[in-house]
Amino acid sequence: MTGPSQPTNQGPSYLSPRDPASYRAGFACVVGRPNAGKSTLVNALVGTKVAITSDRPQTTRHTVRGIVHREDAQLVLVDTPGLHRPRTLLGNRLNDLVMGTLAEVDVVGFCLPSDQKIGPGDEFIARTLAEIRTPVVALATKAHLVDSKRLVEHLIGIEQLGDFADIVPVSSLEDYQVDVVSDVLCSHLPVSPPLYPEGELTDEPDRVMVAELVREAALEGVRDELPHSLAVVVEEMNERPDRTPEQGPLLDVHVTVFVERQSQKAIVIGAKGARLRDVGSRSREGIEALLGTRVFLDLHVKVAKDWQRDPKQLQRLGF
Ligand SMILES: Nc1nc2c(ncn2[C@@H]2O[C@H](COP(=O)(O)OP(=O)(O)OP(=O)(O)O)[C@@H](O)[C@H]2O)c(=O)[nH]1
Repeated sequence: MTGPSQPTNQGPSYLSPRDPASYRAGFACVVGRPNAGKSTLVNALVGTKVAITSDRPQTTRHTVRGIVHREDAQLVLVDTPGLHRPRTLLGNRLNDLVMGTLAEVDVVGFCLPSDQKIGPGDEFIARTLAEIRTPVVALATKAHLVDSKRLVEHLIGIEQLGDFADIVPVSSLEDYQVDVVSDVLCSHLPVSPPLYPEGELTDEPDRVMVAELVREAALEGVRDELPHSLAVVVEEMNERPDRTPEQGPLLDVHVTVFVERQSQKAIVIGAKGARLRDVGSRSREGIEALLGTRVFLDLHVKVAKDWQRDPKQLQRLGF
């Protein structure tokens, strides 16, 4: 969580790769339709919780990097918001971001959930990936959720979908073939010294992680249309002054949850504010665990009308 946020190619030898002549390092990007298992896979590869997962689609709005440190390679994973067809201005911006990322990385992992039939969303992504020169490894995610007959059917479907460098079935939660995915992705990286110091797991700023934790809590158990209408901004994070040593440090965190309509505000807040209190206490626990300090969380819900379509609002919300 701490340390330099820029990759460094020089400086002290954080790592002592066994054989510099064969040590590989580079970037991989994980794409796939919403809910395809991208974040879960990144977490499994890195071995710690870096991206936020939830049962709701499109929870990953920001590019989150996880870094896999191996004896023979360093794999910097860029988790994307999910490549999907642009519907709103926000969608367009996300897709620009995704396309830029795809062209820059060394290898792309394309997640296709085994428990779902290959559909128009996957075909759209496959066509997009066919336009870039980056090698693409197809990943049949959530393989343990289906029987072998269905898995074979799925693998055949994937083969017909595009020209992939490899196809690997994987179950991130069940720890099936996660190491194979790591091997295959690393095999596409260039020979290079490590790009980041050892021990660095993500260079995502704390604020973004905090916002994602609040967003995850605010989305829990609410209607399907709400995810698209919800943005979280961390307004301020300050250590409270004048704390005695007995009291210990306390971090004041001020967060605004933006929704598009008054009716959505009511959903987030709940009857007599009960739901918001619950969201607050759950996200506070997550933030305390993330930052390793006690936290006072000040949570507000505001209506920013049609923020998804308004460029000024988008800029303000950090997109
Ligand atoms: N059993 C099982 N469930 C999985 C596996 N991978 C993902 N899931 C579940 O599938 C759901 C979606 O996974 P995510 O990793 O959040 O999917 P995502 O592609 O990052 O989703 P977005 O951020 O919405 O684009 C979550 O409820 C996960 O727990 C797996 O290997 N096995």
